[in-house]
Amino acid sequence: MQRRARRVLVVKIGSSTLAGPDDGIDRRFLDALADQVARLRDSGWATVVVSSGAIACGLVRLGMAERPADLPSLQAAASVGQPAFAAAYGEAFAARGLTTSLVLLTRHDTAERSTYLHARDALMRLLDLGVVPIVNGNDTVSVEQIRFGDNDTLGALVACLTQASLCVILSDINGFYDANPRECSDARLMRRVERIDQQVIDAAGAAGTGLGTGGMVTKVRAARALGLAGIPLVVCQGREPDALARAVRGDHAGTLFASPRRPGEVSPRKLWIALGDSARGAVTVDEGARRAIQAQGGSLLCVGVTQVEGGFERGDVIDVRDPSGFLFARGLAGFNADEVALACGRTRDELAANRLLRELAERALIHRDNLVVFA
Ligand SMILES: Nc1ncnc2c1ncn2[C@@H]1O[C@H](COP(=O)(O)OP(=O)(O)O)[C@@H](O)[C@H]1O
Ligand SMILES: N[C@@H](CCC(=O)OP(=O)(O)O)C(=O)O
Repeated sequence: MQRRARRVLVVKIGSSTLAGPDDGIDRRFLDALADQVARLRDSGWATVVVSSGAIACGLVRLGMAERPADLPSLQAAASVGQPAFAAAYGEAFAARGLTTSLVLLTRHDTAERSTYLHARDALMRLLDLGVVPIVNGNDTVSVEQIRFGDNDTLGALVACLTQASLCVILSDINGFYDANPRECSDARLMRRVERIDQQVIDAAGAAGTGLGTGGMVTKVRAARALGLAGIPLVVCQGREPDALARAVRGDHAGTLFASPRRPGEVSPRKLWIALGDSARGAVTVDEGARRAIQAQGGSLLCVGVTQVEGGFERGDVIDVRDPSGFLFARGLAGFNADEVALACGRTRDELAANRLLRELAERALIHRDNLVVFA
C-alpha cells in the first residue's frame, strides 16, 4: 500500500474532559472534537486519539459515585465504559465521514521490542487507511505491572510510534503553571517551556480532580520523552474552541513544551528504551559518572554508582539519577541490582583485583548503545 505524505497529530484526552453528566460521556465535546479532526484531515493531518475515560464512564453507568479502590472493580468499570465510549466516538466521527477504530494496549504490548513494532505497524496501517485510531490502555485485563497507569505516557508512546509531528494534551486546565494553581493562587501560566529542569519538575503536581489520574507530573514526563523524539507537546484546555487547529498553527492558548532535539536524532531503539517499558529500578551516580554520560556520551560503569533502588534484573530498564536525585538518563541494565550493590563504594582497582567481582569492573552497567540521555 502506498503511504501518503501526511503529518500525524496525536491528541490525548483526559477523563475529566470526556466525562459527561448523564451517561458518562460529554457528546457535545465529542462532536466539537470530531469537527476539528475532520477539518484537520482536509488539510493533510492524520489524527490518532489517545482517550482516557473508560473507568470514569463505566462508574457512571454502574451508578458508582465513588471511584473504588480495588483493582477488579476498576477493571469491571473499564469493561463497561470502554465499549460505550468507543461507540460514542464512532458515532460522532462517522457523522463527519471519519472511520474510527479501537486500539487497546498494555505494557506487555510494548515492553518487548518485537511487540512494540507490531503495535507500530498496526497503527501506521490504520493511518494509511484513513482511519482515526482511538487508543486507550486495556484496563480490563491490566494488573499493576502491565498498566500504563496514565494516558499521558501512552500518548507520548503513541506519538513516538507514529512519528507524529505534534502531540496535544487536551486537559481540564489551560496549561502548565509555574506552581500547582490549585495550591498556589498566584501561579503563572507558562506559555513556552524550553527545557525540563528540576524547577519544572518540582512545579508539576498531582491531579486536582477525582477523575484525572496523572496530574501535571505525567504530562511533564511525557514532554520529556517527546523531547527525545523531536516532537513538541502542547498542553491546553480541552474545551477551548478550535484548540487543535490553534495548536497546529502554533498559536495555542496553553503551554508549548518545545523539543530540544530534531526528529530522528535519537534512534527508534533508544526511544523504545525511554518509553516502551516502565523502569524496574534506579541507580544514583556520582558527578564523574554523570559527566561521562551527559557530556562525553560514555557508558555507565558500576564504579560510578552510589545508590541502588529496586530489584531489577539484567536486561531490565532502569532510571539513572544524578547526585541531586534528578533523573537524567535511562537504560538497559547489564547487571542485576544485587550485583551493582556489591560494586557500590569500591574502586575499579578493588573490583578488578577480586576474581568474583572482576566482571563488574570490566563490563558497563549500561552500555552507551543502551543508554538514553534526556536533554
Ligand atoms: N504546575 C501545574 N500546572 C497546572 N496544573 C497542575 C500543576 N500541578 C498540578 N496540576 C493539576 O493537574 C491537573 C491536570 O491533570 P489531570 O487532572 O490528570 O487532567 P487530565 O484528566 O486532563 O489528564 C490540573 O487540573 C491541576 O489540578
Ligand atoms: N485508561 C484509563 C485512564 C487513565 C488516565 O490516564 O486518565 P487521565 O489522567 O484522565 O488521562 C481509563 O480509560 O479510564
